Amino acid sequence: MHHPPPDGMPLAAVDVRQLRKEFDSKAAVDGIDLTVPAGSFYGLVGPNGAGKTTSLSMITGLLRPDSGTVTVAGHDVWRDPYEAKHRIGILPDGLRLFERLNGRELLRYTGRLRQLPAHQTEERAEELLEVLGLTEAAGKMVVDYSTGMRKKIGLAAALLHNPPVLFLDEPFESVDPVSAETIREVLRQYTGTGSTVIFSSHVMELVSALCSHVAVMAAGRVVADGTLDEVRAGRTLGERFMELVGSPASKAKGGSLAWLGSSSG
Ligand SMILES: Nc1ncnc2c1ncn2[C@@H]1O[C@H](COP(=O)(O)OP(=O)(O)OP(=O)(O)O)[C@@H](O)[C@H]1O
Repeated sequence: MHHPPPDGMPLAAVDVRQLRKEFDSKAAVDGIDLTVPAGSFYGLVGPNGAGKTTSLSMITGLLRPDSGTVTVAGHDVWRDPYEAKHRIGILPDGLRLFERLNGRELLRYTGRLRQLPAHQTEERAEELLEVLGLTEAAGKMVVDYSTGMRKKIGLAAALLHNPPVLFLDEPFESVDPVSAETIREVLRQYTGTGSTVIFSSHVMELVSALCSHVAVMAAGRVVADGTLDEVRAGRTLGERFMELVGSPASKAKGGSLAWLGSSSG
């Protein structure tokens, strides 16, 4: 599942050292280190509030870290943002799109931002729309898209300039099973040529099925990382996840919420 990087690409697609961010004097990301090998399909998992989105925002140059360094394809994201961002595609969580453009116009606009030749944008946009099942909706304004369609047009925009590294925050959320399989297929093809995908998810089965590497975050720290098999340590990823971050169900058994469900009185 792990493919070698293309020529000229450093072995680490993403290298994160001692990355840290505080909000209101509390560490949301508490000095994390991550090495994402080029060509890997890398899953970032962790409970709500673990710091995944904050980390991805800093890694992709959207949120300034308090300290630490990030390099993408050998370029420092904060010192050399132009070179680094050129090599990054992003599908952020809660994606904000230009609502009054239609799907096709959004891709044209993205192509111009990415400085692609117009004919290349046209060709790639039509292919992406087709593969993602959006051709029919291409003339419809994005404001009228469903949540799943927004994810898909966001993915098309992120892939348009064929970046070596793609970041996806919850790419499968609200996506129907058929579209999810399509997205998986597109991403497999993409990593199959040595490109790298880093994505966050809450769905352990999905991460297990797709990822070559995984990092588990909890309370702003990386509590386990490595190949899927190293992190699983002989169990399912779901079992290992519960072990690493603690199951809230066991807390509920302790007596709190005792009133819940006893509606007979
Ligand atoms: N802009 C902000 N201002 C203040 N606190 C923030 C801000 N963004 C994130 N936080 C806090 O940082 C911590 C990490 O949040 P983050 O969104 O990175 O977690 P997450 O792992 O992505 O969670 P989820 O799985 O729920 O999306 C949380 O405690 C959150 O409340």
